[in-house]
Order: sequence, then C-alpha cells, then structure tokens
Amino acid sequence: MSDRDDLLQEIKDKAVVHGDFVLSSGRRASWYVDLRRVTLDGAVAPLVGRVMLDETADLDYDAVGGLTLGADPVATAMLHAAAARGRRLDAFVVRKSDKAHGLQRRIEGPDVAGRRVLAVEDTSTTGGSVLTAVQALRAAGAEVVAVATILERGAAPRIAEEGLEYRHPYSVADLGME
Ligand SMILES: O=P(O)(O)OC[C@H]1O[C@H](OP(=O)(O)OP(=O)(O)O)[C@H](O)[C@@H]1O
Ligand SMILES: O=C(O)c1cc(=O)[nH]c(=O)[nH]1
Repeated sequence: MSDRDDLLQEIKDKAVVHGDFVLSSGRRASWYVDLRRVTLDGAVAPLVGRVMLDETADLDYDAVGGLTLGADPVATAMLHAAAARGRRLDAFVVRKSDKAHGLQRRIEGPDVAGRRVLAVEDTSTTGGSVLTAVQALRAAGAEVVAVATILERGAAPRIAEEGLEYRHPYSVADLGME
C-alpha cells in the first residue's frame, strides 16, 4: 500500500463520525471528519507530512501553515517530514484574531514577509478558514503559492474564485460520502 492509501484508511478508521453536527460555517451536517484524530496521532502524523509534501512536490514554497488550530499539526507534520527528507521547511501559525500583548503578532513563527508560502488546512468546507489565513499572509507580505488541505469538503469553487491553486489528496468521494 502507498502512503496515500494508508492515510486514507487511517482517516476512515479514526476520524469519520456520524451524527448531527454544526460546522464552522454554521451549516449542519450528518457527518464530520475530526482530522485532529489523525494529525495528532503519533503513528499517523508522519504519514500526513509525507502525503502533503508529495501532493505539493511540484510547488515552490519554503514555509507552510494556516489558521490555528486545524492547520497547525498539518504544518508541523510537513516540517518534520521535509526535515526527514533533508529539506528545510519552516512552519507558521496564523492567529484567528490579533494579539494585544507581547509582540502582537498575528502570524507566529519565522517571518513570512517576502517568502513563498503554502496555506494549509486539515479540511475545507466553505474555504472561509483557509482564505482568512491567505488574507493575513498577504497582508504580512507573503506570496501564497497555493492552498492545500488533507480533505476537500466543498471549498474548491470558492478557492478557485480567488485564483488560487488548490491541492488536496482526498475529497468527499474518497470517503464514500455525499
Ligand atoms: O472551510 P471552513 O468552512 O472554514 O471549515 C473548515 C474549518 O473548520 C474546522 O476548524 P474550526 O472552525 O472547527 O476551528 P478549530 O480549528 O479552531 O477547531 C477545520 O479545521 C477548518 O479550519
Ligand atoms: O466544516 C467544518 O467545520 C468541518 C467539517 C469537518 O468534516 N471537519 C471539521 O473539522 N470541520
């Protein structure tokens, strides 16, 4: 089995939940994918890093991150997977709102100004979260080369509207969901 197949199986086994849920956008859904159950799983996180690096291998970026919290373990998994392959990749965290004390940074980590960055998410349904990160990154002077999520759940049209390249190893159909 490939990393891609292995990760899909882990997502099906550990992250998919059925029930009645309110999503980040306020929409309701009969199923939810709690990808934190795989991105924070010590056995699976390295797989997440490798699959996301493979999915974006043709893109030129040297830092990765997104809106906290779902994006954070995706970005650090990629940082570590890149290091294991001998490649330097920085990570960053975009806060949901400005910080009023300390250094008052909206984007934590090495500076992103003037750098080519990849905006990531664990999943995107409306694209609202990842596009909030894109907006903050652009305001900080970064060039967003693309958006990448583990699971595309409906955000593709919205991301395309922004003229952004969008990568995702899996979509809803891979889970057998509507
Ligand atoms: O494409 P969207 O409609 O924005 O939905 C997807 C977002 O929802 C989840 O995060 P959530 O808002 O639950 O916040 P959290 O990461 O802080 O838990 C998920 O991690 C994405 O960030
Ligand atoms: O749209 C969301 O909020 C959402 C959907 C989903 O399947 N998983 C998740 O973490 N968030």
